[in-house]
Amino acid sequence: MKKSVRKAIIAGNWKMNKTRPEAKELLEAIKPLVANAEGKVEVIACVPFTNLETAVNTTAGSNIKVGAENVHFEKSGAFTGEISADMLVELGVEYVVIGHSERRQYFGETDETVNKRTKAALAAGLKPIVCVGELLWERECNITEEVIARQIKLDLYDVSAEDVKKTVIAYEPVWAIGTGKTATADQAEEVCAFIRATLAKIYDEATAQAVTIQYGGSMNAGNAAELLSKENVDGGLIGGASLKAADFNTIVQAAVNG
Ligand SMILES: O=C[C@H](O)COP(=O)(O)O
Repeated sequence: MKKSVRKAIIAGNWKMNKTRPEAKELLEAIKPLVANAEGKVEVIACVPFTNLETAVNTTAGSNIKVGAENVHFEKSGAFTGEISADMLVELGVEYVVIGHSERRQYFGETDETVNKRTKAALAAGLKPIVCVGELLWERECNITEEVIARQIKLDLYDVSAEDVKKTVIAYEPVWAIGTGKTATADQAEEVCAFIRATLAKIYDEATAQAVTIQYGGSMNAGNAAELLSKENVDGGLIGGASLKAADFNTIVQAAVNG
């Protein structure tokens, strides 16, 4: 049993998957399975923009919270194709994934825009899930800690201690995302502990201890329990395995029992 007092957070990141009827069906299947996690583990479904309203309605009255997969940093204006934080709040969305490596890799997301989106989300009352992680060659060059420290410092620039406690950090080694190559539990723990130490340097130890740090990258029903048993791994951001109710529930139950 872990000593940590932080409540685990298990979030599915559906990415660009599921139509509205499919989203409803998946959430209806997940709801009864994870009901026992209430009060023990925060369960979140981060879904495409088109599914947000369906997700909010389908999960109403349950212990599943809804998150978006991105948010723009301006309040409104000529930003074709973008969605503001106020628009998400108005729908009943509570969380938002920011700076996922797929946004960084395919859509030009930078630490500067991650920082702006994070601050805009917090200002609107959303809880950001800020993603950081090293590329394979950065790990091979032994600069993982430098990469992660830089991302944490830049992504959280000018975010207050009070606000960072509402922020979830997701450590997602890019080489482990969707590849089936999971970081070992020791590798995940090492970097999550490093993130907490970095937060302690920027803020203070008590603040760092209050921040939830997730692991993401091929977390699945078979490896979740070991990953989640680590002291500084407070939850998971799950891609592929979050699209199957039984697998997602196995991960949630691993957190409940951790
Ligand atoms: O946001 C989730 C991560 O990108 C992990 O995705 P994955 O579980 O499919 O590897």
